Formats: sequence, C-alpha cells, structure tokens
Amino acid sequence: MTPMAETVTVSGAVSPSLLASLDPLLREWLPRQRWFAGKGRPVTGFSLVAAVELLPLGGRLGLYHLLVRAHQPTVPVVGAATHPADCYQLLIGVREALPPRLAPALIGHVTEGPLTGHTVYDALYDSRPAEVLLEALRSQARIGGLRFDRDQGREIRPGLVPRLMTAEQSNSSIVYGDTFILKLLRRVVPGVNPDLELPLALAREGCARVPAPTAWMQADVHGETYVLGVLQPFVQGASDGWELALRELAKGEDFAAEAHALGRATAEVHTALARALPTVTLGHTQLEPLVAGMTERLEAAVHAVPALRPYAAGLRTAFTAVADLAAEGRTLTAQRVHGDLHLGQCLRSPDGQWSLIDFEGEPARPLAERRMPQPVIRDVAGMLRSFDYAAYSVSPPDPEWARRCRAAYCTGYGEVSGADPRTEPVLLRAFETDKAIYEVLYEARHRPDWLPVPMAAVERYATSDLI
Ligand SMILES: Nc1ncnc2c1ncn2[C@@H]1O[C@H](COP(=O)(O)OP(=O)(O)O)[C@@H](O)[C@H]1O
Ligand SMILES: O=P(O)(O)O[C@H]1O[C@H](CO)[C@@H](O[C@H]2O[C@H](CO)[C@@H](O)[C@H](O)[C@H]2O)[C@H](O)[C@H]1O
Repeated sequence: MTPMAETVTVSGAVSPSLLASLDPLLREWLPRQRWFAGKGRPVTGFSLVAAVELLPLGGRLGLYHLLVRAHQPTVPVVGAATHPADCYQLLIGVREALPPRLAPALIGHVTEGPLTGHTVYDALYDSRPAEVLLEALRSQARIGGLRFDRDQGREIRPGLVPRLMTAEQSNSSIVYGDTFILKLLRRVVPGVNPDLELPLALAREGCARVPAPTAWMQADVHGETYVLGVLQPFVQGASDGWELALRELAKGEDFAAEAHALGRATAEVHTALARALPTVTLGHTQLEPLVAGMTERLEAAVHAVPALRPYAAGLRTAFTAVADLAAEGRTLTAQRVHGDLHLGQCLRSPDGQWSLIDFEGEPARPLAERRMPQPVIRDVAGMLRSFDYAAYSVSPPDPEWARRCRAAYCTGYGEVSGADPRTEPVLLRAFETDKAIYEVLYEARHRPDWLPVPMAAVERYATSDLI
C-alpha cells in the first residue's frame, strides 16, 4: 500500500518511497513493541513526517532516522493517546543479512521498493548506529532536520561502548560505557518535553537529586520542534526502588527507612521545582475542572474496563469530596511536578543516595496537560500507590509492609517540605484513586496479567478511606 500523503521533510538520499517498502513490515512489527502506544487498535497505514539518512546504503550498513505517523482508528477514550495518528521515532538499520546477534532486532525482509532484497532492523540494538548517535551529540551535529546539542560544561568522551537496555520501558535507552544513558523517546509530540525541561530546570537550581541532561537531540519539522532523546550521566551500580522493594518484601524485611529517605528526596525535588518554575493558586474555578477531569477519566476507564463498573459509585465519592472542599472556598498551591512518580522512577546509588528520573509524566496524557502545574500531592499519591503495588504483587499480599512504608514516606516528605501529606486526607484519597484508575487502564492495555494489582486497590478504595 502507498503511504498516506503528508508534507515530508526528507534529507540525504532518502527516497519517499522508502516507507512504502517498509509499510507491510512495520504494520506487523510496530504493534508488538512494548512502547507502541496504540495497543488494541489496528494500524491502517503510515505516513512519513521526516526522514534523514545517517549512513548511506552503499556501505555495509544503511541507517535511517524516521519520524513516522501510524494511522489507527480513533477511540474516544479520555486518558489514552488522543492523536488519531501517533508519531514514532524509528532508527532503521538496513543490511544485506542480519548477523545472529541482531536476530531480536529483526523487522523483516524487504520485497518491494528501493530496499528490495535487504533486511531491515531496529538499529538501536546495533553498536555502530548507537555510536553514530553519541558522536552526533558529542560534536553537536546538524543533520537534515536533526539537531544535537549539549551542555558546554560537560565533556563526552569519544569511543564509549554502547549497549541497549533490555528492561521493559515506555521508551528505549542505550547505556554508553556505564558513563551515560541516552533515552530515545519513541512516541514523540512537538513542543517542550518535560523529560528535558524539568531536569534542565533542576540542574540550574543545583538540585543533585536528578541526573542533569548532558546532551539532547531534537528534530525541527515544519517550524515545530520534537524532543527525541536526552543523554544524562548513568548512575553506576544503581538499583531501582521497585527491585529493592520487592527484594526486601521477599526477605520479609522492612523498607520503611528507604521509604523515609524517598519521601525526603521527593520533597527536595518539589522544593527545587517550585523555585525554578512558576507556582499558581488553584481556586474554585481551577479545582472544578480538576475534579471533572478525574471523574471523566473514571467514566472512560469504566467504559474500557467493565470490571470497574461495580466500584464506580464508591470511587466517585473521592472526587466529590474535593469538589466539596472547593465549594467551601479552599484553595490549593500548584507547581510543576514529576507527574508519574513510582518506585521504578527512583534510583538508589551504591552509597545510598536516591535520584529521581523520567519526568515525562503519564505518557498517554496530552503534553499540555503534563506540563500544567499540579498539587504536589499528585506525586506523593503516585509513590503511595507504588508501595501498595509492591505489597499486593507478592503472594500473600503484605498490607502492613505497605502501611509502614506509606507512613515513613509521608513523615520524610513532611520533614523537608514542612507539610506532611497526611494532613490532606481528602486530596490524598482523590489523587490515589485517580492513580489507581489510571493503573487499571495502563495494565489492561500493556500488561493484562498485572490487572489484579490495581483492581485490588480499586476494591478497597471504593469502600474505605486510605491512610
Ligand atoms: N541516569 C540513570 N542511571 C542509571 N540508570 C538509569 C538512568 N536513567 C534511567 N535508568 C534506567 O533506565 C530505565 C528506564 O528509564 P526511564 O527514564 O524510566 O525510561 P522510560 O520512560 O522508557 O520508562 C530506568 O528504570 C532505569 O533502570
Ligand atoms: O514506563 P513508565 O515507568 O513511565 O510508567 C508506566 O509503566 C509503569 C510500569 O512499568 C507503571 O507503574 C505501575 O507499575 C509499577 C510496577 O511495575 C508500580 O511501581 C507503579 O506504582 C504502578 O503505577 C506506570 O503507572 C506507567 O505510567
């Protein structure tokens, strides 16, 4: 099939018919990728947004950087990808034959168009393409519409050996010699990306809790800028909070001291973000849409996951309680927050220091929403849910372990910020309920086996208070 027409930026020797030859292969390959956001809806076609040749096909290996729109039927679900055609960043390698070490990267064998007879594959698995990216960042290259920039004060040594991270991720990351990690965003949208914006702002504030961006990669397409990747120092020997929590749970060990330290770290980041970027006061006019948004997300989730239906009325009471606060004239302070904070976003270095990563926000939400100031309790609720997630993902569940972690986290947070989140039980309940509903949708789409974990929370939240 011929790809749908779109104004395309093509650089180097890339022919627009390139996508036509990849089309049937991508249709099969793309929906199988963990980072594909449009799960459950067929891909009906592709259009090329931009294409840049990074290595010419004449050599042993051709390399193309593509921004490709995947067309899918639109489903009117709040909280899901709202674009009828999400744009994905692909790095396509082309070889005559694929060496066995690259077998997991296979996209397919091309049978039509300019690449006929070649094998195409996800080039992030391959060391040469990964080296090309690092070299471009190091030398601040401009290639076609691709722009590579770096913090002038930080050195990037040439020749660092790359390896693709194999962890389950929403994006793809390459580690270079245990010195840097490059996160390449997969679903990309034009505009300021909080995954670059917030760490840069925190670095300017001197906040050491977040690895500072060393270099970044962007694309300029028809007057719009897409953030494509961020290089940052790799925290060597780090364990993420989720692994650590599960390890302690398996040993029957307490995690309260770590939860306390995490509460302090979260408050430090929030304090620095409030210094770096504007804060606003939310009055009745702003709280009404906030509550309406939570209620809409619930309705949409019930539509998508009918198992939620029996709990909907009970869950809704968490949101109406916030509306009541607003009606009484309560105001709230809002500021930029992490937006999707959970144990997997917290790294502990071997010396026991915690860092927070991945400031992209909930990937399915529109960018404008992800960049809006929010009450800090939103992040706190994310972490509290995460302790609950850990405790309910083991058999038998250990609610007492979660209770101790939750209390310690709130204490630590309050020590640094001056405000213990437990003094806001109505807000906490609403944001935790909202997060649990998001998790039900997320798991239904991405990891159906995990659905019972947030569903167990939903059952409890529909009938009881949380803290
Ligand atoms: N600076 C870092 N140092 C060490 N490991 C990191 C760093 N940043 C990310 N990671 C690892 O990469 C994984 C994915 O990073 P993340 O930013 O959460 O990407 P995604 O949005 O794809 O989930 C993390 O869970 C962590 O294990
Ligand atoms: O890929 P991201 O890290 O940006 O976040 C998404 O995936 C997470 C799972 O990998 C998901 O987190 C949920 O599962 C975690 C355990 O794997 C748990 O610690 C979190 O509390 C729970 O929300 C996250 O919601 C999603 O946005």
